[in-house]
Amino acid sequence: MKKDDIRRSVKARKTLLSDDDKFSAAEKVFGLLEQTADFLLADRILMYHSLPDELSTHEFIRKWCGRKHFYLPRVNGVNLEILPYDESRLALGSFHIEEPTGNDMSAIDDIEMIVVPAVAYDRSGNRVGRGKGYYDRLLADSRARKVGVAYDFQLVDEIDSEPHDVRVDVVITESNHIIIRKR
Ligand SMILES: Nc1nc2c(c(=O)[nH]1)N(C=O)[C@@H](CNc1ccc(C(=O)N[C@@H](CCC(=O)O)C(=O)O)cc1)CN2
Ligand SMILES: Nc1ncnc2c1ncn2[C@@H]1O[C@H](COP(=O)(O)OP(=O)(O)OP(=O)(O)O)[C@@H](O)[C@H]1O
Repeated sequence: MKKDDIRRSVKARKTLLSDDDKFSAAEKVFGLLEQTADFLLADRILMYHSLPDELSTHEFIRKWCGRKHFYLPRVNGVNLEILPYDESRLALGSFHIEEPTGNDMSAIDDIEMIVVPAVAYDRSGNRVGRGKGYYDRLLADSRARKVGVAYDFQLVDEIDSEPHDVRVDVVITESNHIIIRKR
């Protein structure tokens, strides 16, 4: 399936979600994630701070932020910077995403696990993002365990991947836990 067709159909499907659907899906997905060895063994974890149209990470971050070192991405031009998560120091950045403020950027090498947002995944770990290449560039430089999280309907048949696309190691949805590459 072509990336733009996937972006269109996933966007349409998302409009059908109620607040209850969204809440219970996030609870299920992150309930699975928090039982994985990947998560339990990782301390420094790059999360994303979800937008309203994404699987919500807010409750999960709040639940675990006292026990894990969470990080968030910050857009800087064509690249993403990585800064520690601190609820009291977030500010609205590019694309209306709440991002960390300050200057204590971390190196991608310090991150043990990346929870990756996407528009869609397939069962081989291929990923469609928002089409700007931010995560492709970030993931290319990282040896961290890469875990894609999404709603069930964001798991699609087959994505036409391109050479620059970086696959994730695991995909988790409400009713799927797909291990593409063993740790
Ligand atoms: N929560 C979250 N944080 C993230 C990402 C993400 O996908 N989700 N990113 C992942 O790369 C990076 C930011 N990249 C983004 C790229 C495009 C859009 C976006 O909203 N695009 C609109 C078009 C709007 C516009 O061009 O202004 C769209 O998709 O409709 C958002 C984030 C880093 N932080
Ligand atoms: N490693 C890279 N280095 C330079 N440019 C890249 C790299 N990866 C992707 N790009 C460029 O980014 C653009 C968007 O790529 P693509 O449509 O695959 O994005 P995406 O995976 O949907 O987005 P994202 O990674 O932001 O979620 C393409 O023009 C591509 O050439």
